[in-house]
Amino acid sequence: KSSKDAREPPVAPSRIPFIGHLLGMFTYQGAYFKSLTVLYPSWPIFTLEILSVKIYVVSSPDLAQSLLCNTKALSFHPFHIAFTNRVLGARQEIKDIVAQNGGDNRYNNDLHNDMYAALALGPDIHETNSRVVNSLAQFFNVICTSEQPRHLFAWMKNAFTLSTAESFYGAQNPFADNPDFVNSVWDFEEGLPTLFLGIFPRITARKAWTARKNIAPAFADYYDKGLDQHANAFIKGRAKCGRVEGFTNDDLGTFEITVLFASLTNTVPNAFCMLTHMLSDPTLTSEICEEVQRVATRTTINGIDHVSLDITAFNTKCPILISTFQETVRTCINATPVRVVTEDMMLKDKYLLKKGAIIQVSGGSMHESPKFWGDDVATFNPYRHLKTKELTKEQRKAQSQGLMPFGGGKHLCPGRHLAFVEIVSFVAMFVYGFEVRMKNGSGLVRPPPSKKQPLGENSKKPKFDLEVLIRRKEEFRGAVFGLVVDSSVDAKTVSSL
Ligand code: HEM
Repeated sequence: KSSKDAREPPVAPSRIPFIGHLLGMFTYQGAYFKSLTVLYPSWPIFTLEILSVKIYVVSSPDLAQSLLCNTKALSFHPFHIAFTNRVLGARQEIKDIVAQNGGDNRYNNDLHNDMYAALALGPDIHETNSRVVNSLAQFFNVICTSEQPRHLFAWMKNAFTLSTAESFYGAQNPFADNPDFVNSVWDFEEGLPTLFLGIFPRITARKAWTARKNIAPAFADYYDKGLDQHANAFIKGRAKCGRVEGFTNDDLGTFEITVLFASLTNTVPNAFCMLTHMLSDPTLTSEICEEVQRVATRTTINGIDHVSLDITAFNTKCPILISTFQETVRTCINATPVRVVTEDMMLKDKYLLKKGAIIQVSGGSMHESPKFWGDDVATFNPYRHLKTKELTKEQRKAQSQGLMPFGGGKHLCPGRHLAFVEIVSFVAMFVYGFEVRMKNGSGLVRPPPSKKQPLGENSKKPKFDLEVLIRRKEEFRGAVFGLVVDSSVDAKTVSSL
């Protein structure tokens, strides 16, 4: 019998009592909450009853923001603690530190503050951005004017993983010595839900378990050698917070896989989605190429031709590029931020939310709702977010609230600035300097359909990889590509393209 108070959000019925929604979640995974919001369009929030657990699914941006900003009655800590306990393989003393006081403790709070400061707009992120994009440029610089075959998604995973590792940890990082670790990050992500279940993980989540087992000691060794002196502020801050609590280098190594996992498993699928959509449309490709030309400079230094893109000018000079990025995160991201209700609360004086229930915000329902985006919501429209587009004030407001790729409130993704810079720089450099076609036949690149999105993953991944041929444009033969992060450097360049 339902223990529901009449003031709680309405209950979404299920054909099989008690476990129907659980089966739905297992079957449809990441798409399940969104599919329910389509069935009940007039409910901005509703309840799923699964045995003794209640889940409140939220599809209204207004209610979602209000909930995600409420740190008094809602908490993310239980998930953070469960993650540390079940997924990372940390020793008991470390689990206890993370779980102390229900998660509201010095370690978690310092880590949170330090991480947000290091990744916020300012000098620290500026340095990280500069390191990562120039490392990404090296993957372009080895491409010559004759066609080279690549599996596009795999190539991008490799480029982004190694560049991020170098930018975060310095040139002497464990990934530089063990290129196999690139796959480990993705194996870890794939096996994460099974690791989370904790049932004989060594067997049931073999690849993820092995990935974790291999990466942790390599990072312990990195800390033993003091190589973290070359790390960025984000990594240094994390290590400092751990050491204050007595973490050893082995303990620090245990946590490191989460850094790369958090920073890559969304960035790469979004970069791939943006790039393939752009390449599938020759008009769009040439429009963006023209925009990128406005931020490009070409100089000769010691007889070497340098082409650099000023990424700080993307926002002002490349409106279609930026709009395409926004359309990418709208269509590629179906995030479901999750919280636990820690005390009974009234939401907007209307809905009673009971202690112990789980909140599940359905980002996908907002991103895919015709209410916010119009009848062409299912189409990838790169011009949709142009500021010049005629929209009423209400439509503009609804769209800005309905775009929630990075969550919200206290846990709003701290890596969103970095993700933007990485994705847009990569795509801009690609379409500006290089040409690509499918390996079989001369057809245009077509974005592959998405594979089923596992529950808990934020970004949709391609169902299959694309075999392509990439070559450098003839006009850039022999040139070295780079990215300028600070526009003042631009003043030193000699000639404009
Ligand atoms: C397109 C790329 C990305 C997407 C779509 C994305 C999405 C998200 C989302 C939805 C959340 C949860 C927010 C919430 O619960 O309210 C999150 C949290 C987080 N993200 Fe990202 N993210 C991206 C890139 C990055 C990058 C590059 C980093 C690099 C450091 C990063 C680090 C984190 C961390 C550490 C958290 C947890 C924050 C906390 O616990 O308070 N993310 N991200």
